[in-house]
Amino acid sequence: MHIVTVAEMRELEAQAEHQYGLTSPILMRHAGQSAADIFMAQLLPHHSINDLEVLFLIGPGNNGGDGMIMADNLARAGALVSLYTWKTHELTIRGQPIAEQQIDKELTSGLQSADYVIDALLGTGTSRPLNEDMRALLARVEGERKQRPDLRVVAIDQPTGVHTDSGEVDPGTLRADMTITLACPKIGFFFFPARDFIGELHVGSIALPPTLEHNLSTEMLNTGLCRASLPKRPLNSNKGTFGKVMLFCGSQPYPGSAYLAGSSAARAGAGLITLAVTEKMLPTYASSFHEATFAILPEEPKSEISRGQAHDRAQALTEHLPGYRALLMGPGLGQSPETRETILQVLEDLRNQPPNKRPRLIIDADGLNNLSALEHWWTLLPEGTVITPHPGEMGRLCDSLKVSGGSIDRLQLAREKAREWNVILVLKGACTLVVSPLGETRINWKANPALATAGTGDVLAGMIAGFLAQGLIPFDAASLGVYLHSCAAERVSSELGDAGLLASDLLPQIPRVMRDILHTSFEEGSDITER
Ligand SMILES: NC(=O)C1=CN([C@@H]2O[C@H](COP(=O)(O)OP(=O)(O)OC[C@H]3O[C@@H](n4cnc5c(N)ncnc54)[C@H](OP(=O)(O)O)[C@@H]3O)[C@@H](O)[C@H]2O)[C@@H](O)CC1
Ligand SMILES: Nc1ncnc2c1ncn2[C@@H]1O[C@H](COP(=O)(O)OP(=O)(O)O)[C@@H](O)[C@H]1O
Ligand SMILES: [K+]
Repeated sequence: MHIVTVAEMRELEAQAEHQYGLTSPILMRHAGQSAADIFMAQLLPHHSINDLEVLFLIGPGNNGGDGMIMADNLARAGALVSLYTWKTHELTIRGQPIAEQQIDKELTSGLQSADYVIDALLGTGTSRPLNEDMRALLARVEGERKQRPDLRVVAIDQPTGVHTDSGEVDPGTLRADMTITLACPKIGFFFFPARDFIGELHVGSIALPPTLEHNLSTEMLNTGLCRASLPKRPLNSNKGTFGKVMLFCGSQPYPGSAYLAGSSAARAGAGLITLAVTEKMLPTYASSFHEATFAILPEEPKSEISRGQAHDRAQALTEHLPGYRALLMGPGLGQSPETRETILQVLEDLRNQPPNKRPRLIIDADGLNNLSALEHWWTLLPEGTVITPHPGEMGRLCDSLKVSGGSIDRLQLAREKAREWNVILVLKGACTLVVSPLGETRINWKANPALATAGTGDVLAGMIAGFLAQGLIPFDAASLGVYLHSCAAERVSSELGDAGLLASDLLPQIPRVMRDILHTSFEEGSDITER
């Protein structure tokens, strides 16, 4: 499913008319019908469409037109529909126009008895800050919702006041419980503050032929997309079929990282996990991670950095690499000069191997922190490397730039840097971005504060390594890892709530979400996402 800017949406509409004769009224008829269908399918269990009170706020453009058609469909299905037309200040209740002098009073009582308010005031044609009287109207709805939290607000195409492209919001914007967006999700929804105003996101159809979307390069991560890249599990398989992962992760202060990343690579389906550790660290891992095998590295020197010793460590690691399809470097490694030197040596060894012989590389956490201290660090990476910075690490990689946790500027930065660094860049956070060097972009809708806890990044890095080992191309491995990681978190937080998730809670959920996406029915255009 593609994500669009306003300009791209307008171009799609123009091409629909030009190439297929799908005029605006035809598209709008589909839009209103589809919004009504989704609305009825999503009614709360204690609601029934018969006698449901629905108050529509109708704007002056096509967004209002969508609302009118949706209203007509709901009325025919049995709902008690009221329509308030903002520009002309007209009100009809169940098809009966209300006399001018009664409108204010009737609007108030309509609001008080409504089960749902439908925001069909403004959509992608919003061209300026909201008028004061539109803000006042939305504030009346908000005032009623404060009194009556069970009043639900559904936005058509987008909540009025959201800036469709930037994700900024007007101070008058009404937070939706659900947004039924039309044809494609809009780019601003994936950035803050807008993300907080969308509620559950549903995508309605306006019957655009899919071929019109072939020029779009930004996609939403969803079940359909990820199912297509999920590794196959043939009956006649063995552990070699699913690839070996080597992890150069963990150190004395941070032993958990290697365990979390290694376990998640295995949970993602990799055939064999090997941890490259020193003899001193071996008992720690051997006692907690029974399924892993180990590559023993020479101890880190206590005092001065020695290039020779770093070289020995790197050599001990790379000698083990033949036959491995993925190498994860970084989580928990620390930033000693000797570790940095070892990483550089390993990178040099990898660059010197033919691409089809070397493992796919993913670098996370301290792997990135070590690199960021070096000028032009990206020239040291082999082709096809995946990097997974959080905003702090991204800032360090960009010469101490301050990188936003959630606003739209991070998209532009991610695209610029994925191209400049020639990497598959996973910029983590709420609504994680996955960007290829060519600028192809996939964005995760799912935001979940339960994930904001130590070690969850190690799990993500391990999952991506696990998918690389199973032969996925790096862009797909990164995308699948990001999406399934957030699905696993959703499973945990549906039980525990928004706080208290342990990174290790994600591990047993990984196979379950893979099973779920294989078996859940999914139709393009009807993906339903939470929050
Ligand atoms: N076209 C199609 O084929 C399809 C379109 N679709 C639907 O149409 C929507 C886009 O429709 P749209 O372009 O008519 O824009 P829309 O958001 O309804 O508002 C424009 C009007 O609002 C006004 N206005 C602007 N800013 C304002 C403000 N701050 N405060 C007050 N007024 C303001 C502006 O007035 P003006 O600037 O001219 O004074 C103009 O009258 C889209 O979101 C989707 O729902 C779908 O059905 C699919 C098919
Ligand atoms: N609010 C949030 N919504 C969605 N995902 C989040 C949120 N906060 C953190 N995450 C995810 O949790 C992980 C945290 O990674 P990271 O910061 O590297 O943690 P660590 O290094 O402790 O393992 C990332 O995958 C990130 O996208
Ligand atoms: K709207």
